[in-house]
Amino acid sequence: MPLPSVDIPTTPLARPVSMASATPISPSIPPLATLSAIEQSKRLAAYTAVDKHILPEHKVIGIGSGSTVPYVVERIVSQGAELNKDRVFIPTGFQSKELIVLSALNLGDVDQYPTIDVTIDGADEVDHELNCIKGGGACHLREKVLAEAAKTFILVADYRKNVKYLGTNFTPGVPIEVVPFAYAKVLQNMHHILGSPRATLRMAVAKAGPVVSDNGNFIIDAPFDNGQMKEPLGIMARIKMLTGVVEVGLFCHMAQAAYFGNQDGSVTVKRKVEKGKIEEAVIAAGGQF
Ligand SMILES: O=C(CO)[C@H](O)[C@H](O)COP(=O)(O)O
Repeated sequence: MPLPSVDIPTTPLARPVSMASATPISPSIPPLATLSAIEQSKRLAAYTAVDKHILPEHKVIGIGSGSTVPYVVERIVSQGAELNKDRVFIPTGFQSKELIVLSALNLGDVDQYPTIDVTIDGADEVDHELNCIKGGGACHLREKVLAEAAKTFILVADYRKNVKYLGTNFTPGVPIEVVPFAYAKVLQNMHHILGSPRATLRMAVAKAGPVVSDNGNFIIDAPFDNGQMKEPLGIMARIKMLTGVVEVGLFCHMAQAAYFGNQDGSVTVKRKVEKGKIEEAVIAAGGQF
């Protein structure tokens, strides 16, 4: 089915205001003309994915985490209050919950809505089979629950995330959420059993001590060599078997499509077609698929 062309406005979209504080949505989103090339690529990917996948009949929508997702929400808001008033939006963590609330969209949770029509999320890297690394923002437990709950799971990212094999540009490694008291044991397992000798506990930047996830857990980042990353499903399964691991930031065979904004204004689309085959195509700048 042809993808629609994407009309990227050159002036800021009308911004909805918070019900509580009249704070503009994502005050960090400037007009397109002032966005860096990377930010323009993220916005292009997000807008294209929303136009293609968030349709009037979709009423329960999962909203992922990261710096690309505010553009997803911005585009959904631009579909209008009439459409959005009957929808409920499910967040993957604190950041997306704030985005939903500040955009005056209806907030729900996955325990109320265990079946989601469409979830759109960012990714740290996506390979040629639509496997991805997630968890750069330490949200991958909830992100995976919302990906699994969704009838359709869609990824959005800039061109740097589009790779053949995971670990090409994203080098910190596979994010692993662990219960705090088990972190030293899991680190030891990663070093000596799982083949990731450089695995480390993720430390906070503006706080002493480790990063603590929205679920109160720690994060281990485990780099693997290129050969190992050719089989992400196997790595994911082996890590997940370790006692103390809550979730692994490898999402294997979960996404139906990934949209990558390119520097020249085109969008690369990888999508699952029949029998799990992945097809890659490019939507020309301002053009048709
Ligand atoms: O997995 C994630 C958070 O846990 C993010 O989706 C991922 O880190 C991508 O973020 P960005 O859009 O900022 O590149």
